[in-house]
Amino acid sequence: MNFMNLIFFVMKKIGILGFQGAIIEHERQIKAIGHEPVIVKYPEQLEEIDGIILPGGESTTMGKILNRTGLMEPLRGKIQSGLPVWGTCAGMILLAKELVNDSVTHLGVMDIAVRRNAYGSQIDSFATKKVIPAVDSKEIELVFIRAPYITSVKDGVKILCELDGHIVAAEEKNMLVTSFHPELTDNTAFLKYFVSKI
Ligand SMILES: NC(=O)CC[C@H](N)C(=O)O
Repeated sequence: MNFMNLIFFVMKKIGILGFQGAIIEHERQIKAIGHEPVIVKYPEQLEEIDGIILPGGESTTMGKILNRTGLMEPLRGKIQSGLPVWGTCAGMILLAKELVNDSVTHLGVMDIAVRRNAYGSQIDSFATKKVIPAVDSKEIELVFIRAPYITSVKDGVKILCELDGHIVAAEEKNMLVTSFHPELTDNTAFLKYFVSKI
């Protein structure tokens, strides 16, 4: 960190939805760039965070737990009133207003249509590299695990990355989504991009 960054560095409290999935991986990256992770399980915790990550995992399970714990409504309300949120993989599914191959939606706040398990069962995990200009000028490793992709977006959604004609990263106002898992690599560029929006 250079001197100017040190002067202007403000530590942020970054929540991670803490029920299931890639929680410790996000926690590790948040600490690595000098911010404070908060594992969120209760509605009151939404008051103390500057942004929240919805991790990869299993979206149906996370949706059920969000409902059972009473976190679904307050989390939706916070996001709708501007809380910065980044959904990775299952997190993208939780945020989508439409799931093209599922009748149930969850938070349903982002104007994207998403296909779950879009890469099928045979090649359901793979990694590739790509430059995402809005995020970093260098190549980023993209890790896909039983990943969804976005099949269509409405006005107001900015596409950040496409792979083989499918949308795998996008943003709309305070909401950012990725099909892939930057937290499973050593590259913190995507996390820094999210923090820059807080
Ligand atoms: N790595 C992931 O988050 C996979 C998402 C999972 N396939 C789901 O539908 O929830």
